[in-house]
Amino acid sequence: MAMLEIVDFGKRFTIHHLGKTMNAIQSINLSLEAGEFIGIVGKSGSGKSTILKSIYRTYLPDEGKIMYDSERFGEIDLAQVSERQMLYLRKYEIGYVSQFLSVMPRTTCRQLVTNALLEMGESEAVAFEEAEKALAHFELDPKLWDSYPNTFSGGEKLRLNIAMATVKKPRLLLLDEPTASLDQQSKIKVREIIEKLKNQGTTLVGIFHDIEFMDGLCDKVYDMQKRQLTTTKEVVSYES
Ligand SMILES: Nc1ncnc2c1ncn2[C@@H]1O[C@H](COP(=O)(O)OP(=O)(O)OP(=O)(O)O)[C@@H](O)[C@H]1O
Repeated sequence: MAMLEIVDFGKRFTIHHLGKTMNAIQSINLSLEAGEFIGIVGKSGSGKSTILKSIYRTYLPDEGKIMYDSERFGEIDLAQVSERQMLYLRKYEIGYVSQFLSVMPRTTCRQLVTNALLEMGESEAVAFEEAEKALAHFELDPKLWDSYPNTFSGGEKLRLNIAMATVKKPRLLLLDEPTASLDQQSKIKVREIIEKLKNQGTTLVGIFHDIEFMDGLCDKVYDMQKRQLTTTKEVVSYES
């Protein structure tokens, strides 16, 4: 089977204070083979993040299936798996990067990246070394390594977020605008890591506002308006 197959997916939200239920998205069908990178494009509010959050099960899907080919559990529907299975998948198989850093308080930047590796079963020596390599790659100033990230700038938080997710070399990586507040140099660093992971077989789904960043990186682009797969070239000409 495909690594990920989204079938007739839909999500509603209940706005309690208005006593209303609203359809966020409906009728999403999307399939990715192992090692593929699909970018999602569409206007603001079209439901791009909702798709990623539903794959990661931050949101529970209301309609359809999200079939994932797990190394540990085989073919499973992420809309149906238990919380326990989902915790396992988040730890070992599925990574998620958003613009927002949400981490354990009073944990240093270095500890956060090291812990990501330790919880996957790496030895302390390897975890420590790989964590330093990742922090250096994303050009986080060594002076920050032993500080708490609550005082980091937006771009520093984002680079730490990406380091924590990518150091684990997940099978499936979900990227929700991982380059949003980054300068060109940092964007290139993110691109290098994505290329490296892709070469190592990671399957990726990403949202980027910067379509040029996706060109040559994504294998296909899912267009929320057309509800179909297309190429970055077509999207660039369609947007301009
Ligand atoms: N937790 C939530 N509660 C209520 N409504 C929500 C929630 N999350 C998303 N929505 C709504 O679902 C719709 C899709 O939101 P989503 O964040 O997925 O869009 P998006 O395409 O990622 O937008 P953007 O490009 O602006 O980030 C929006 O109308 C949004 O208001």
